[in-house]
Amino acid sequence: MDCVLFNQPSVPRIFISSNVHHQSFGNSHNNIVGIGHYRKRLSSPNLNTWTCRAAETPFENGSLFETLSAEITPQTIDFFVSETEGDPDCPTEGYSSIGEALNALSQGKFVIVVDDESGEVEGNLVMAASFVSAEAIAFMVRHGSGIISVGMKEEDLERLNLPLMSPEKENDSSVPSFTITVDAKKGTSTGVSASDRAKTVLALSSPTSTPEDFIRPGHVFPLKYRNGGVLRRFGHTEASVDLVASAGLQPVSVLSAIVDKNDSSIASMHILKNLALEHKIPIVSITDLIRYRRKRRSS
Ligand SMILES: O=C(CO)[C@H](O)[C@H](O)COP(=O)(O)O
Repeated sequence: MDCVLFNQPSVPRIFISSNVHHQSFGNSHNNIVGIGHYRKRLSSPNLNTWTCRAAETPFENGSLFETLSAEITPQTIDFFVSETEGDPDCPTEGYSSIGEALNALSQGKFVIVVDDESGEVEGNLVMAASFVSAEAIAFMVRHGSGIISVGMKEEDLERLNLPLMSPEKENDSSVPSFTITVDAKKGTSTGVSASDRAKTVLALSSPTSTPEDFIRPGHVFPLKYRNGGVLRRFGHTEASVDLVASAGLQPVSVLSAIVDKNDSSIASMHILKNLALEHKIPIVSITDLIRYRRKRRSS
């Protein structure tokens, strides 16, 4: 069966697809009412929607979703990560601790961030944007999709006058929020070389940059971080900015999806772990980061 019954008092009778990613769900008023999973959009445009479904028989009002009488509390905005899983600072087996990742990031090194082992895994190479170099971009291009993204907070995107590419999708958490693309104006040539892209990433990370410092369109893809980070959205964008900020650095990340060298498909867990081992890169899971952040928020 592709569904499980989410037996939670505030979210009655909602089925959630398995083999999927953690996510919270909202009612028709856009309030977050429950926690569950979603299938990541990948192979089909039809997957660009939540796979949270109501019971097979419609509710009395004929709606797909029942009207919820439960009180919406700030608690429900969080993803469900069991507190019975032990010490939130202890990594899931096979992963590095969040502490190790923060240590690497604060030294200008890479970490690999993995979204979910049970679903369609995607691992991203992540670094603090303020530490990027031409060598680091070359490494990301060698092992990644070739697309270099920069996770940025809303206030920085506004300061740099970088609007979303598809503003109509802003509230759709199942898709990343790309802004228009950019190249740094100063010191770049075509914008696509590793050295040009490093200059662009550095300019995006600088708190003193202004809109005039960039050419639009370009070869670097800023991504808008959703406020609340991984406690709000289970994405590499949010995880990368949360990690960099937790390392005490300017909250701007650089990230790229890791792919299989043979066919450029998304890298399997096996490939991600080998890459981590070969290059001594900490590999962390977003679920562990959620537990880490939740522990610190409540203490
Ligand atoms: O490829 C990527 C960056 O180049 C990222 O994996 C992706 O765009 C970020 O997506 P999300 O926040 O939805 O995990």
